[in-house]
Amino acid sequence: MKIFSADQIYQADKSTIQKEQIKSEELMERAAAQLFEWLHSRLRGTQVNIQLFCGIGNNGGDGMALARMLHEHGYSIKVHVVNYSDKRSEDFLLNLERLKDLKVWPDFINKESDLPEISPNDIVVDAIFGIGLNRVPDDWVGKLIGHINDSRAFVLSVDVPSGLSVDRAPWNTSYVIQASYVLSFQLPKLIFFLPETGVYLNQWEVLDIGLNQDFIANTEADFELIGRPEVLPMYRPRLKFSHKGTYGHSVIVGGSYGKIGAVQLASNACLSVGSGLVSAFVPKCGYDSLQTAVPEVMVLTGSRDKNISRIEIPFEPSVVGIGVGIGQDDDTIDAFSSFLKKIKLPMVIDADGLNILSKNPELLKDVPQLSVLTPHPKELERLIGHWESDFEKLEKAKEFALQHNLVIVIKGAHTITIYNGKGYVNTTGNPGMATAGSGDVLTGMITGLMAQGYPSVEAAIFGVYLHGLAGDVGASKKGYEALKASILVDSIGDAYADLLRQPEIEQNEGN
Ligand SMILES: NC(=O)C1=CN([C@@H]2O[C@H](COP(=O)(O)OP(=O)(O)OC[C@H]3O[C@@H](n4cnc5c(N)ncnc54)[C@H](O)[C@@H]3O)[C@@H](O)[C@H]2O)[C@@H](O)CC1
Ligand SMILES: [K+]
Repeated sequence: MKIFSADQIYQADKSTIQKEQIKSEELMERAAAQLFEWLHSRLRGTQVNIQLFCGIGNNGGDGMALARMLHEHGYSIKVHVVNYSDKRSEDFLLNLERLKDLKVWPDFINKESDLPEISPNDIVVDAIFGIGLNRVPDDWVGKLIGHINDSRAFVLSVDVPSGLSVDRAPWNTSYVIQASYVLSFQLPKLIFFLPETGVYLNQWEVLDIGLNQDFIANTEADFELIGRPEVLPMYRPRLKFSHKGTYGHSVIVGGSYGKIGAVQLASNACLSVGSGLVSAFVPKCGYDSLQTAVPEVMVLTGSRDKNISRIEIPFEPSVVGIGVGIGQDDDTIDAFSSFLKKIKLPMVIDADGLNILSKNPELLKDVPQLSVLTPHPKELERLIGHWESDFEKLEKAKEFALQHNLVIVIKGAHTITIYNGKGYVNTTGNPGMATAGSGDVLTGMITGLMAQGYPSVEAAIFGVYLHGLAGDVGASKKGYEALKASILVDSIGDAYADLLRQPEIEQNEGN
């Protein structure tokens, strides 16, 4: 699903109004009807106090129209107009009048007003600001927002939590609504997925308000949300008349004394994702444990016992994944840099492989184009420098990826894969995956997918999705806390099965 900027959403809005020859108030009516249906289908007439806080723009207009519909269906409502400006939008005014026609009289909150009482049992509808927010809310509006947050009521935000801008970090973090649920129009917003702004909402859902599909299809978005529909077409089925050579020979290079487990996890994941053959290149101390732990993996060793000092692979690998547990000894750095000079195929670089690059930026020119870098935020910062906000982080990462023609996988709650000026936001995974070795598994998976012929960017997007799905499958059996990286590896098969399961309708048709 595409993720649009605020400008693009306004354009979609405009193009729908033009192409379908409808009025903007009709679009608002559609939006409000969807909001109403959502609430009504859950409340089914339950008598609970619904307090609607409406701004004076179109977000407030949505709230006003929703209030009318709730009132018409017998719900007990209280409508507050948060009167932060005298520039009221036309559609807001129209819906205010429609509400008054039903003899519902909102109270107007301004700078001087007392804060309304909100019980924890109330439902709050937050329609104060939408995507039009373009500066910090006034202090009194910020205080009202804080008051709503303190109420412990269920807060349903219309489109976005009020106080969040769609395209930048919040001006004042205490002037943002903490939404229990966000009902967002047509397309999800990038802020739902960034660590800095995603913390302001618990759950979100998109409501289809029928914005023009041609416009959406023909407009290039900077970000895309990656779910099952995006990932399924990337899947490369295994062929009947194939052999292990068809699916590539991966090599995982890494490990040092006490960190051989990283290579074990990565190479096991690489095999489990479907690489035909997997070899591991480790220091001598890793030989016995690797051969025992993962018998399917072939093991090559360097000349040293405790760290890698020279990397020599006696065959032409399909792909190399390098860096997990490798350490940063001087001779390891030398080995890494001379290996970079030899290798021409795109590779996967993780962990200390990335740290070595950060400390020796002159090596970047030797990294094969279309290689996949998988940094967590700290490793990314070392690589691209400090950022002030998540938005700046993404811009810098895009620039860096473009400059070196690389794929960058920014790991996090919603891992974002950056390539060629675009960001692909992952939707699978859970907090249980914040555990030792989880990243090593991802490195192995992306390497194994590239070995099978997935192009780098698809290997990254698909691998990140499948890795998260393996985490979700694993957590459904073990819970978050007990989810270990080895369980992620063991869950890769179930994750594939989950991804490839037939939709229920098709299954029934076959019966
Ligand atoms: N674009 C769409 O597809 C649709 C949008 N709709 C609604 O329209 C919303 C956008 O409406 P608006 O553009 O009117 O904007 P908002 O309702 O988000 O904001 C109201 C206005 O207040 C002003 N403003 C911004 N920051 C302020 C601040 N800190 N203090 C005081 N005033 C401030 C701006 O001029 C802004 O236009 C969406 O979020 C959505 O809820 C819906 O009606 C349905 C269709
Ligand atoms: K809102």
